[in-house]
Amino acid sequence: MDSSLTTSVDSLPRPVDKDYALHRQRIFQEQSQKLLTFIRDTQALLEDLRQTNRSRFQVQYPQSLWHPDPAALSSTIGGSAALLTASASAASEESPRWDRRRSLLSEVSALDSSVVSDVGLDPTTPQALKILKLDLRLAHRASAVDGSSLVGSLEQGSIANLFDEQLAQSLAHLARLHARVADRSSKVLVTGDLNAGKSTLVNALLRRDILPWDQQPCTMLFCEVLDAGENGGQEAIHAVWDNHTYDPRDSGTFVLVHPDDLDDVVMDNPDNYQLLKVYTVDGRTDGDSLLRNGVADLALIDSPGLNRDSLKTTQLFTRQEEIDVIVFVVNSENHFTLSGQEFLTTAGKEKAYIFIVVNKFDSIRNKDRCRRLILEQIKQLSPHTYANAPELVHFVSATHMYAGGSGATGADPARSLAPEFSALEECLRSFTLEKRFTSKLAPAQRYLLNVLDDLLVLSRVNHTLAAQRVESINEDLKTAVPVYQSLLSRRQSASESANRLLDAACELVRQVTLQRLDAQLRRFSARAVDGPVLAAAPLALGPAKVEAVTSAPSVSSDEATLFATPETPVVSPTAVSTTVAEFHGSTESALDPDDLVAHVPWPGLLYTFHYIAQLKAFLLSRMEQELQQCELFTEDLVDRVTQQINDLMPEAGPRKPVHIPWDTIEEDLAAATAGAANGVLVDHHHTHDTARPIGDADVVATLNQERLAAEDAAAVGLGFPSVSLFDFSLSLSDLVDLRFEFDAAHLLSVTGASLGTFAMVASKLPLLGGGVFGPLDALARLARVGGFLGTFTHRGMRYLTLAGAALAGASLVVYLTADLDRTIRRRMVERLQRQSRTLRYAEHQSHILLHATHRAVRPFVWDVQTAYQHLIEHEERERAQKLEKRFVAEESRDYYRALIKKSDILSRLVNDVGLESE
Ligand SMILES: Nc1nc2c(ncn2[C@@H]2O[C@H](COP(=O)(O)OP(=O)(O)OP(=O)(O)O)[C@@H](O)[C@H]2O)c(=O)[nH]1
Repeated sequence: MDSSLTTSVDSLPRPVDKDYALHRQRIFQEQSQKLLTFIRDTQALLEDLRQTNRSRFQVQYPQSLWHPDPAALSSTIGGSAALLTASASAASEESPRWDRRRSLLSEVSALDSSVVSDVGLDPTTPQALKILKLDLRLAHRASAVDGSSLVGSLEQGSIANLFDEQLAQSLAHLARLHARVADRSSKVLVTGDLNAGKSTLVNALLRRDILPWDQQPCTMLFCEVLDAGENGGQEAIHAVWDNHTYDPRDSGTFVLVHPDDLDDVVMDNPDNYQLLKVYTVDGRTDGDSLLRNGVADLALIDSPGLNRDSLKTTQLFTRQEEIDVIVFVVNSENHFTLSGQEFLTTAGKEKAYIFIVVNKFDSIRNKDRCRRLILEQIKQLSPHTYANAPELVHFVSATHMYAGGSGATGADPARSLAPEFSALEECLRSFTLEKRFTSKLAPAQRYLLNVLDDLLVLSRVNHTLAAQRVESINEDLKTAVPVYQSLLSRRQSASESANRLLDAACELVRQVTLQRLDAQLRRFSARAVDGPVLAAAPLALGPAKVEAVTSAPSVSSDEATLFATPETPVVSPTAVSTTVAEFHGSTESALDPDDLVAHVPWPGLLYTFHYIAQLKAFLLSRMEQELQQCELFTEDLVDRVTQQINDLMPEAGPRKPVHIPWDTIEEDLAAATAGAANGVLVDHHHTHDTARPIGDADVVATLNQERLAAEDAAAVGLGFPSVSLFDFSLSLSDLVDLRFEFDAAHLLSVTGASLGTFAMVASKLPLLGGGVFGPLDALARLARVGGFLGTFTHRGMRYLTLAGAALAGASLVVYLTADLDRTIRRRMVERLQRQSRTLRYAEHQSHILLHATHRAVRPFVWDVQTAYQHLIEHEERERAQKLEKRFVAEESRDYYRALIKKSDILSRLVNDVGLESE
């Protein structure tokens, strides 16, 4: 117990002086007001903690609080044991309580440094919570395990709930204390062993033989004796079932007992009453009365003797806040019974003051020995009471309160009290008058200090844990930052690499397609004139071109290897010729695939137009095959590029299937570009597939319209001409114009200058034997020849002319027959090249393959970016959660830091109330 609550022996007994009592009463009022304020402040702290525990952060309740092992405490708190030990030893001359309190204060003042370890609990005085400890019976009523292990096994939520319960109980208790401190009356509970003489003692103190007494145990219920003034001045006996609802002005809350029936009710308690209220008038005047002395009211409560049955009930009764003083009556003949010992041990923790009255001392022969033995027992049971034995321990005889006399049945002013009894009365008066405020306020003060100490311990532990949490989260965040940064940079480099691979692949496909198609056209030119060329050079998309693409600064060495591998599909002449051979249904593979002469033999003059059609089909098929090679190249490249990009994924995994949208790419492109060209619609129904139609007649029929559309589209970058759009068939006039333009000199040298006119005429003649002229065309030409001949009037001249014409015609036929196939080939190839340029065929095909490549590869780039994005978002979520947790931990830390300060300040103020000060 706090030394501030002890009473010096010299100060008691003090003569009762009315003025002095009034003076003390005023002090009492002041102290009461202070305590009432502090009770409310403490209630506010607990309410706030309760709300915090419910809605902000749950209180942490480490095992060390339940099982105060010094090692566990110091390890839990991580405190500086040396600092605290020094602080404790410096204060060792003071009372243990002050020792600890000073240590706490020094720690709290060190709080400003924010060093958690400096506010650790004192390991030399391990503390368990006194008031705010968890009531584990609520959590595990039937458990046989000890508290610490049970606390360890509880969920945090359960602990928080139990703590909430405990706070609720404490708040309720504080509310009762508040009411109690505000109340002016004091209650004295007289308890003790069976038949110890409790009832006899109460009667002696009242100087009236009110309560029944007997040689055998007779008191079966609590009997509270109050001044009749509390009942409107009327003496009466109220039997009460429930003390909480009892109201002396409400007859419904009690049963009136006739004085003649008092003995029966007290001894048998047939109706199981909780309490008897006995309103009586003290046998003495107000000034001497214990019940009513003009300053404070007092009630004496006689209780059933302690035994196994009544012990719990009495302990419960003792805990009532209204009980200010306990008078424990011991039968000097029996000393302390087990029940008595247990009661004293328990009650000593609850109440500030316990009087011990050793009764029936008259019947003891060796009084000194008895006194010594009983004091020894008291020393063990209640050290505080022993320390204040002169005022708190009294050896008396209730039946011999008067000096030299025997039992008392009433006041007898003429007789003087026995010294022992007089001392007992004086001490009791001092308690109820002199020390009334301490007897009344001390329990409140004691409880407040205990609660505030618990708050200090709890808030310090929680502050430390929260600070440790903040530290640990900070550490986590520190290590998370590099991971996050590295993810960001990995994402960037992977994304860049993937995009570079995509771009490089697209560019390569574009260039390869352009070059192959152009090269094909150029080869046609050469073959059209020169005939077969053995060992034709492969298309120039080999290493030189690949190197040009991959040596761009943006392509990494890894990517370069992609394109520089030997598998780069450089299409070999053999492969091409095989394809051409398949086209002709021949197994011959030694031919130059572009040898027009070999693959499309000249069938003779009469089959000129058949030849043209065959040639056209062959040229188109070769272009088609070349395009197929480009597609094969694209597929192979896409396969390897997507594999490379898949390898850039943050976590290795199988590559998903590759899809090149051959079937829809043209339509998609047309739709996309048409949309991009503000609704310019190009009606292309042609479907691009790997087996394209060759020289389709239907398509040719719509040639002009489509070509116009294609050219228009090409002009705005929208057209996607296919091979089928080419129309480069030759007409007769084309052939003649061709001969005239290019071979006029040669023709003249054959027919002679005199036949120049015939040459001119012949140049206008229709060709014979073809059967392929349009009839109208032939007629028109014959008519023109007839008209021309009609201009010669001289007969001889006519013959000459006719002979010359015949000769010239024969020469012309020979000439034409000799070179016509070559001319047609050249002309066809030129037409093909011109149309290809007009339609920008190669550009558009390369454009299509580029887009197909892009569409096929792009999802893999996205996958890489998305995979990294997911990782980054996961990391960001984790970081956000940690930041949130840190925020809560910081809030918690700051909250408990503030609570430590508030609790400590309040605790000091409560402690400084100075109940013993004058
Ligand atoms: N010799 C002697 N006898 C006493 C003294 N005080 C009480 N007695 C007797 O002890 C017996 C019991 O007294 P009670 O007052 O009934 O004792 P109690 O403690 O109230 O009994 P319960 O409440 O029934 O446990 C009675 O016969 C009393 O006369 C005393 O001081 N000296």
